[in-house]
Amino acid sequence: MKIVSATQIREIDEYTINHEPVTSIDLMERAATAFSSWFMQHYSNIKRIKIVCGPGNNGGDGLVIARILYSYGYKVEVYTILPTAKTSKDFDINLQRLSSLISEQRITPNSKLPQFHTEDILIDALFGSGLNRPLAGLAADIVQAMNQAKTIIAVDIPSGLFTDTNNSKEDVIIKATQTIAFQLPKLAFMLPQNADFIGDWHLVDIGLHPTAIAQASTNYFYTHTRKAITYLKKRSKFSHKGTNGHALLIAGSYGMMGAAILSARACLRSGVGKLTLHAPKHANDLVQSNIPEALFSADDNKYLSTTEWTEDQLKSYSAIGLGPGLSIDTKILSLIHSIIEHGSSIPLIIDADGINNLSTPEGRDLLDKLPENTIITPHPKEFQKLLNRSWQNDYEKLDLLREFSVKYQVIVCLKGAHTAVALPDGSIHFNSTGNPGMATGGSGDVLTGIITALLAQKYNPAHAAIFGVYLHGLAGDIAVKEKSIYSMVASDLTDNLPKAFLEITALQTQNS
Ligand SMILES: NC(=O)C1=CN([C@@H]2O[C@H](COP(=O)(O)OP(=O)(O)OC[C@H]3O[C@@H](n4cnc5c(N)ncnc54)[C@H](O)[C@@H]3O)[C@@H](O)[C@H]2O)[C@@H](O)CC1
Ligand SMILES: Nc1ncnc2c1ncn2[C@@H]1O[C@H](COP(=O)(O)OP(=O)(O)O)[C@@H](O)[C@H]1O
Ligand SMILES: [K+]
Repeated sequence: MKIVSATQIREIDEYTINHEPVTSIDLMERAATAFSSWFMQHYSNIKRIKIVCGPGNNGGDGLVIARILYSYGYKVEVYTILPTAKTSKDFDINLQRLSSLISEQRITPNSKLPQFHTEDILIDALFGSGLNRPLAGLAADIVQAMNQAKTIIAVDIPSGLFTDTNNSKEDVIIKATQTIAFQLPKLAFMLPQNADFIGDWHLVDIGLHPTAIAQASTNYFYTHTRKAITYLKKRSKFSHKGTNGHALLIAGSYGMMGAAILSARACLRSGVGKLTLHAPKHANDLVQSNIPEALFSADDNKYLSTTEWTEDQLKSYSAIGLGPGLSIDTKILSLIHSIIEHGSSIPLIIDADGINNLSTPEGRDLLDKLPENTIITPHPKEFQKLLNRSWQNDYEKLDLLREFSVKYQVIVCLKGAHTAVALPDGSIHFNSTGNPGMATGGSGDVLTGIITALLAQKYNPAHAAIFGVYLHGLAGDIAVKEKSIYSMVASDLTDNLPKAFLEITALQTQNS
């Protein structure tokens, strides 16, 4: 699913109006109806609501929502906030349509500000994607007053928040409990810095013209379920372990074998034909008893010491995963060097201490040599170290992410809520699955195992990264229903991979 800019949203709206064709007032009616259906499903037991409408089309939506909710028996109070006399045409028409049912409370710069209370349920239809400057004056005052309420449902986007550019820390913005956006997600929704404003967000379809969406060019995508399920490869009846790939996982060290085991178990649960775990020899019994399905390749030392791999040793592997539970030790750079040299055609994913080693001055010299489409999976701190710099805000972080991925022609999965997968072509794909229960030690190791398995099965690296991240989050979303965000541990993700695969295959069947 595309994530488009505020300008493109306007263009898509216009194209829909001209080519469907549908009048703009009817498109507004459709948008407000979609919002209201969602609202009535989720707030069926409350009766009194306050709707705050601005002067443009977001405000127009609010006026239609007021009319619809009134017709369903809600007690509706409507505030129209008019910083100037200028209003949009569709606002005017809908104010007229509402006037016989409800009288609005009009607030201009000379009016006394309304008071809102903690228990009020507010609908925020002040400004939408047409916002072109930070809120000030009356608009800012009203938002501050509205933020007293505990429950605010934003129409399309919280008022005061820009759709696709940075707000400064001082900007006054609605703190919504929920945001109901029209059809396409906004870039602002993907960024941690905006979490307090957006709350939980949901999309409602308003029938925008598919051609207009197809024609909009963008670097940003949202991996929604409909797309993600297309990535899962069908398995042939005649497949055997030889056709499903042989993964080599180089992971673990003295005191950190848990990471290796988590990664190996996830790899095996993600469809790999065979797995060899290369780890310190002391872990042999642990690995053999905990993961009987894995082959064990022993390293002579407590920490990784086998740094030289020959072409002959590597040639039987169809993917290599490297990093979980290693250590920051220059030997790891020699290892990466050796793999690049002798196994450059084998798909590679580098995580955790593998990335930390690339962040050293000598490691950075290796970045240029990473084979094209190597996958790295840093969390933000690891990414900062890798860049050797920080960022001012999340938009800058995305620019740095894209630059890095394009410059080194590698795939970067920047982990977190809505993990961003940056591809060498400059595109960034945000994930739709996952939850805060996954913010627990070892979740990242599980992801490495999953992606290694997909690479071994010859998923193209971009698909392995995007789909692996999706699958990992889906397993988390299934796990959380039973374990809660508080009690979840990384193994719960692996334990729920089978259900995640079942869910995806069922959806594939439904859609075929
Ligand atoms: N036909 C359409 O274009 C549709 C638009 N829809 C709604 O329309 C919204 C966009 O509407 P508009 O483009 O009218 O814009 P808004 O309603 O977001 O803003 C209204 C106007 O306020 C002014 N403004 C911007 N920033 C301001 C600020 N900081 N202080 C004071 N005034 C400011 C601008 O001149 C802007 O045109 C969407 O978010 C969505 O809710 C939906 O009804 C779907 C259909
Ligand atoms: N709030 C969250 N919402 C969704 N996913 C999350 C959240 N927090 C963490 N995750 C996911 O959990 C994983 C954590 O990985 P990482 O930080 O490397 O942990 P570790 O090193 O302990 O394994 C990542 O895949 C990340 O995307
Ligand atoms: K709004």
